Amino acid sequence: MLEKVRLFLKKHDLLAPNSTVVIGVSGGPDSLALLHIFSKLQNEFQLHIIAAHVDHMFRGKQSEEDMKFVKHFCAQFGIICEAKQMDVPGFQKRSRLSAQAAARECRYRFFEEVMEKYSARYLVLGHHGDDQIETILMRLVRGSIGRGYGGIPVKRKFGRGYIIRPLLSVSRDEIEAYCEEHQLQPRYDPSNEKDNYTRNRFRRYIVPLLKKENQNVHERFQHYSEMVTEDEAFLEELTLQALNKVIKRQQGKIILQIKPFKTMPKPLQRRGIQLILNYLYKDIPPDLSSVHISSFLTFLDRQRPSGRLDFPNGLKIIRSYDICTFTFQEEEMDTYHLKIEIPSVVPLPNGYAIISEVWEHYPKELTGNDVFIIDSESVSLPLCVRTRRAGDRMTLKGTNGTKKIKDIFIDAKIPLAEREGWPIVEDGAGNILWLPCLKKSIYEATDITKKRYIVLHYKEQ
Ligand SMILES: Nc1ncnc2c1ncn2[C@@H]1O[C@H](COP(=O)(O)OP(=O)(O)OP(=O)(O)O)[C@@H](O)[C@H]1O
Repeated sequence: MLEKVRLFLKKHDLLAPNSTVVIGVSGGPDSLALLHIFSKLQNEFQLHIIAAHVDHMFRGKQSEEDMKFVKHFCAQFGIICEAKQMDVPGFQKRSRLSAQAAARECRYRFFEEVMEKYSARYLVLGHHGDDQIETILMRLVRGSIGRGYGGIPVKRKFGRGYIIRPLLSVSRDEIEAYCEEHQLQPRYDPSNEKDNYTRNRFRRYIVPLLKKENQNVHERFQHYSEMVTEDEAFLEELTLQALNKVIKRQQGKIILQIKPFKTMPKPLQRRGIQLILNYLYKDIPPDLSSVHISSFLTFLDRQRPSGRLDFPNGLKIIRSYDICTFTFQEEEMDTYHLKIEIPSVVPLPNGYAIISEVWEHYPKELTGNDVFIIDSESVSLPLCVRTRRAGDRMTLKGTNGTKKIKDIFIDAKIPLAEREGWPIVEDGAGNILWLPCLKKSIYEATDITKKRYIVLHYKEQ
């Protein structure tokens, strides 16, 4: 096994010689074998080894014993051991994370501290080949995205350096055998069995079937993982080049142009969405999966020019015509400025439309706040419909003075969220003619003897 790990380290160039490494040692068989192997490779790679252990304080005396055991084990091999008791139950209550996630967060924080303290470039963890099989299968079954299908990475950036996992090259059985051969007598954490029901089901029922087909199936999965990871890195690079031409990044949000985005090949579209999500989410929510990416792509194919998708943790995707905005901000609404051809139907992002018509006589049968009549001789064209701007005012029908649009909204008790997207109809000279369903201006036709009128309707589509 030592030889396999040595070859794996070299093949992937995991470790620069002469480095300081922090090894996460729980006291279980994997990390104990890991530490033992590294102590053997210490001279060859000229390593400075630090062991790091966290007592998550979930199991009282028992986990304290684990800590003592790890300290003692390290002392036997002359290895520095940094151990810490962390109040994970308390942190779990405050953070409302699952026990596993809370433990993980505390543990990784401590690992980072130890790396800082010793200026270590590597954190070495004991994930092995069977962990890899289980992870990939679980992600296939549950659904994942991009690199996720590649399972556990051999090397990834972490803190001031990297996390590396040299035991991905070997199986659980090989580790157990190694422990026996070297009389390592690891500690077993019974909560591992309880905590992770799904993983345990894969471990107990699925992996043994695969091992019957091929005893070294972990090597096949590892090979698959490395291929997926390489392919993904390449495709991500291509995606980034294409994506940069169709998005604009703003603080905490991304604006995407739909038409050019849709000319990108589908595999790049899917990965493009992933990159956008990686950029926006600090931590990718665990419930985000390929289902969300597919639903986004379907959303872009819909006929309706506007709409909204809600993603986990409050991310909103708002579509308005050829623009899609990804944002966490609640007040975000689509602004627009659209020319009204006459006659025409102008669909609006709120699901309504402005419909313009020409009448050869005064339409006295049309009354109400959802219709506006214009004398075509006295209006300056073109007309447009747009969202509000700061300082907008209009002269109301039946009054002389102007009134702020903002005050009209307030008086009518229009909710803030609706004000941003409320349509405002304006003429070519910049006069506000009409706030559909709310107020009309003095520019509505009063002379009923003219030969030609423009009639605007505001209707749900
Ligand atoms: N209490 C601990 N103290 C120090 N290192 C630990 C501890 N628990 C786990 N590790 C390190 O993490 C490796 C993986 O452990 P385990 O499989 O329990 O973690 P996981 O939750 O599956 O994975 P992850 O660490 O990615 O969350 C271990 O082999 C060991 O290197």
